[in-house]
Amino acid sequence: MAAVRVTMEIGSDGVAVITICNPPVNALAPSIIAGLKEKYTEAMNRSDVKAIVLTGDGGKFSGGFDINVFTEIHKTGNLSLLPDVSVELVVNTIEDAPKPSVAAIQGLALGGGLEIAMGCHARVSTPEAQLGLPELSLGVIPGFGGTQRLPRLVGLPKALDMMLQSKSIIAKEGEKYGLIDAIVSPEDLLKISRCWALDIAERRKPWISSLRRTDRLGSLSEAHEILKAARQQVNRIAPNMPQHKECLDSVEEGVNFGGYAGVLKEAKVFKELVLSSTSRGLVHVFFAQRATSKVHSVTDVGLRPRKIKRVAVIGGGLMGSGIATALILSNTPVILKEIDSNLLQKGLKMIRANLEGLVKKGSLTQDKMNKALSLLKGVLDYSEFKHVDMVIEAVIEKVSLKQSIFADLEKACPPHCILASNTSTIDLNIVGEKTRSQDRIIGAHFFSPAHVMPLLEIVRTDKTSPQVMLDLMTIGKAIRKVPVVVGNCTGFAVNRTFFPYTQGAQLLVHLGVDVFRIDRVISSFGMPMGPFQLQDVAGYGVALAVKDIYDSAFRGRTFQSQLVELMVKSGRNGKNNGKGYYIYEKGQKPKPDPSVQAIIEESRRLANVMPGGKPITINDQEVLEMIFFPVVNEACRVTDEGVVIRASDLDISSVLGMGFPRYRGGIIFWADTIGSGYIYAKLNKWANSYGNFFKPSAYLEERATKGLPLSMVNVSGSQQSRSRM
Ligand SMILES: C[C@H](O)CC(=O)SCCNC(=O)CCNC(=O)[C@H](O)C(C)(C)COP(=O)(O)OP(=O)(O)OC[C@H]1O[C@@H](n2cnc3c(N)ncnc32)[C@H](O)[C@@H]1OP(=O)(O)O
Repeated sequence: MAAVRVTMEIGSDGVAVITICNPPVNALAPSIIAGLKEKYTEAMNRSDVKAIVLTGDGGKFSGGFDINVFTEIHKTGNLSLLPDVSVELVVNTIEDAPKPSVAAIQGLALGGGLEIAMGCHARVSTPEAQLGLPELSLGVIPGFGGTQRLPRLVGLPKALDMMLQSKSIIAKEGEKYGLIDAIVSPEDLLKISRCWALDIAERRKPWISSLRRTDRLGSLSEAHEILKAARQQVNRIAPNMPQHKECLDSVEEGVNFGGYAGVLKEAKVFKELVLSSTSRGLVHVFFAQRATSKVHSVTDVGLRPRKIKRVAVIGGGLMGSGIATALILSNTPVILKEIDSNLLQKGLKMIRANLEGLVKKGSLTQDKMNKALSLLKGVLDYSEFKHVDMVIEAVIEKVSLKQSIFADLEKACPPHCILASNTSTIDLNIVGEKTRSQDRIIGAHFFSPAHVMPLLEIVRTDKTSPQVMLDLMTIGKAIRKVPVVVGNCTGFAVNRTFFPYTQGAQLLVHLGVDVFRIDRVISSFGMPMGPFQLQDVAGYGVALAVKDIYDSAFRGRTFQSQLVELMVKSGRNGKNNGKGYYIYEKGQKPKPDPSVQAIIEESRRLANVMPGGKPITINDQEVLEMIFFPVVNEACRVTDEGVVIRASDLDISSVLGMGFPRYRGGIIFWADTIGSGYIYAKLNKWANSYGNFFKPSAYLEERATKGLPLSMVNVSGSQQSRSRM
C-alpha cells in the first residue's frame, strides 16, 4: 500500500508538481495538510521553481478533509485536532503566494479537496471528474473557504444548489459554469497543467484569486434576493438541521463584507458545527454505511465476486417489477416471468411506467430508458432459465407457492445460479425445504418501491455459502443499493425492529391519544410521515397480512386491536381508494378525516386498555418515547441475537429502510444519545402501567445496569457466542 505522504518533483521547466498520496481517496489527513505546507514552503524558497501544479495520486485529486478526524473530535471534544487550513494553507500559502498554482484534477475533488483546488489560480481537469462540496451532508459547512470561492467561480444560484443539496457535478458541467478552466484527457493532464502554470507565472494567462472575484456574484440586491429564496427552501428541506442556515449566513457575510470576512466567519461556524449533534449523527451514518461492506468470513477470505450476466425475476407485481427496473437501469439483462400473458403484460407495463416516471422527473434520459427496456424480456416458462446466473423470486407471501417455485428452479437453473427470494417474512429454510440447494438460497429483501429505495437486506441462512453472499452484495452495489447482510428471522432486521413502531402508535391511540397528534409528533421528529399516514400509504393489506405472523413470532409482546379491520369494514383502504385516516385528493396534501373518530372510538371500546376507562394524559415527548423506545427495545433483541453483524448495521438500515432521520444517526445511535438507563427506566414504568408490550429486553436491562451504550455489543462475549454471523 502506498505510504501517506505529499511528494514534490521539480521539472527542468521550473514547475514543481506537488502530489497528495493517501489512498484510497487522498483524504486530507492532518499529516497531508502538514506535508502540503512543507512542500509549498520549499517550492516558494527554491529559485528553480517558477510555478506549482497540485495534483493527487492514483487518479484522484482528493475526497476532502479526513472524516476520521471528525469522529475523533466527536469522541474527545478536542477541536485542536482541526488544523488551520482555511487561512494558513489556502489563503496565505496557496492563493496569496508569490508563485501561481494550477490544480490538475482527475477522478474527484470533493469537500476540502475542491476547496484547495479553488484556492489555486486555475483548474485543469479530466472530463469525468466529480466536483462538489458535500459537507452539509456531514452536518458541517465547507470549512476551507468553499462558501466563498464557489459562489465567486460559478455564481450564487449554482453554488447554493451544489452546497445545500450536497450535489456534485462532473467537470464538463464545471467548465460550463466557470469552475474548471480547461478539460483535457488524463494523458495530457499534467503536461497541460504545467504549461498553464508557467503561462500564469509569465503573465500569458491571468493570475486569478477566486476569493477576490466579485463578477459572478451579481449586484447586492440580486444576491440578497437569491439568499432570501434559499432561506425559504432551507426551512422546507432541512427544518431540524443547523448547517444549511449557517452555510447561507457565511455566504451572506462574504457577499456583504467581502470574501476574506466570509472566510473568517466560515472557519468559526465550521468549528462550532463539527461539535453539533447533527454532525455526530451524520458522520456516524457515513461510516456505518461503509462498514456494511465488511462481512467477516465473506469479504475477508479472498473470494472474488462472480459475474452476474443475466437475472430472472419471478413475479411482475409491485415488488418484482421494481426489482426488474432497478436491474435493467444498471445494465443487467433481466427476464421477467409471470404465469399468464395478462399478468406478464401488466408487469412489463409497470416497469415501463417506473422508467417513464424517472424520465418525467428528469433523472433518466429517454435514450437510457430505451437502452434499459432493451435489456428486458418477458417469459411464461422456465425454458430460458438455463442461461441465468441469479433468480429473484418476488411472488405473494405463500409458503407452498414459494416452495414449489424453488423446487422448479433447482431443476431449471444451472447449478451455480443464485436462488434468491424477496420474501419479507417467511423463513428461508422453509422456502428451500424441498430442494437440495440450501447453500445457494438467500434472501434479497428489497423495500418498496424497489427501484427507488436504497436498502437491500441480504438474508443469509446457516447454510448460505459465502460466495453467494458476496455475489449478491456485489450486484446489490451495482444496482446502487446499500446491501446489509442480516440473519434469518421473522421480519429480518428492519421489519422486525420496526414492528413495535406501528403497534406502539396503535396502542397509544387505544390509550386515548389522538391519531393526528401522533403523526404530527413523529413527523416533527424527522420521519418522512407519521405511522398512520404511513399505513394509509402502504395500504391496509400489509398490516393485515403481518398481524398474525408477528403475533405468533413475538408472542407476549405485541399489541393487537381491531382498528385496521374496522377501517376496512367502513370502506377505507388508505391512499389506494383515497380514504384512510386521511382524505387523499389528487394534487392536494392529505387532510385528516374527522369522521375516522367514530371508528377509533369503536376500536377503543373493543380493546378496552385505558386505565380506569379514561384516556391517559401525556406530553409530546412521551408520545415520541412511547413509540420509539419499544423500537429500541426490539433493536436490542435483534442485536443481541446476532441478526445484525454490528449495531451500526441497524442504524443504516433504519435510515435507509424506514426513513429514520439520518441526522439522528440511526435507531441505536440515537438511543445511545439518550442513554440505556433512561430508556430502560421508562419502559419498565410503562410495562407496569400498560403491559408487556413495553417490557425491557434482557440486553437492554444488562446495558442499563452496567451503564453501557447499546452499540457496544460484545461486552461479555455474549453477542459473539450467540451470533449466527
Ligand atoms: C473542511 C472541509 O470542508 C470538510 C471536508 O472536506 S468534509 C469531507 C468532504 N468529503 C466528502 O464528504 C466525501 C466523502 N466520501 C465520499 O463521498 C465517497 O467516499 C467517495 C465519493 C469519495 C468515494 O466513494 P467510493 O469509491 O464508493 O468509496 P467509499 O467506499 O465511499 O470510500 C472508500 C474508503 O475511503 C474512505 N473515505 C472516503 N472519503 C473519505 C474522507 N473524506 N475521509 C476519510 N475517509 C474517506 C471511506 O471511509 C472508505 O473507507 P473504507 O474502505 O475503510 O471503508
